[in-house]
Amino acid sequence: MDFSKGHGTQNDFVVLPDLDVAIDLAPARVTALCDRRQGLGADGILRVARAGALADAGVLTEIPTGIAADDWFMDYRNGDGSIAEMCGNGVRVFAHYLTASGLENRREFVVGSRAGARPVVVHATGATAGDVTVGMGTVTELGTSSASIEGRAFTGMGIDVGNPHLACVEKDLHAEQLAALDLSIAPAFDPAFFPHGVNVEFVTPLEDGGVSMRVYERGVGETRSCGTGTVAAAAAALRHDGRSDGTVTVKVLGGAVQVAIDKGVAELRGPSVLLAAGSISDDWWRSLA
Ligand SMILES: N[C@@H](CCC[C@H](N)C(=O)O)C(=O)O
Repeated sequence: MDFSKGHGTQNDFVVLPDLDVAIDLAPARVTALCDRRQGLGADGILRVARAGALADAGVLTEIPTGIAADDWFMDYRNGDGSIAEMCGNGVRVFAHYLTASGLENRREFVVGSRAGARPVVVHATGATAGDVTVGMGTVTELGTSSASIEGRAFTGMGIDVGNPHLACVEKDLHAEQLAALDLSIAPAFDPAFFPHGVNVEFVTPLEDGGVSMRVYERGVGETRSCGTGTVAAAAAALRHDGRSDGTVTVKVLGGAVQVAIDKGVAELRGPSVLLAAGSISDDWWRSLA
């Protein structure tokens, strides 16, 4: 079973090309593969296939609106084996992988996700380094909710960018306080507001066109970046500043990305790195069944 390993601002993924959709991604296998001691180690898995092939194999019950059967589809799994609708860093790595591997010759094409079509522009696609812009679609504001860490409450804006986020921008949260937050355990949130769980971002106020962010991801834990989370963070920071549109540099533990929001529609531009390729032992994979 071939794999590549990549990351987008250190949000890392095992990429599994599976054009025939022959790989069984049962949750126990995903968790083992993503485990950093037992497996290859990653925040999530990106299965590479066409939308029609995934539907024919029963992985997708239906192809989401706006995606054609022969469009590429990012079948994303969180490290705990759960399925998420979207992954912004994942789409960049996915598009970079497709173009760097020669599976795709175009520089502008659609990547399907469970949240819908995500158009990409691949600005650069080296064997190792890539640079990709992703059309992230509509940013839907859900209202105010809160999260807490060690009894400290943070008020934030619920935001849907295909998957759910709570982006907490605090007036007095500066880089040092952000760095000191303990995200080794999951922040508490309101399950009535987020019945399917939530990704929680802690965000400094907008300053000189930029914010800093840390994130606790649903289905993973703290990660060094979350692309959809950076869009939610940018939207919440702009609102906190009395605006709805603008371009924001979002600094995360693993680097920085650019988010542009115009009339409620977002674009995300950032790097991708493909650092390894190889094969997974069939015996090991079978032993996980
Ligand atoms: N890291 C991703 C988001 C992955 C999905 C998320 N954990 C969820 O369950 O919604 C990103 O870059 O957007």
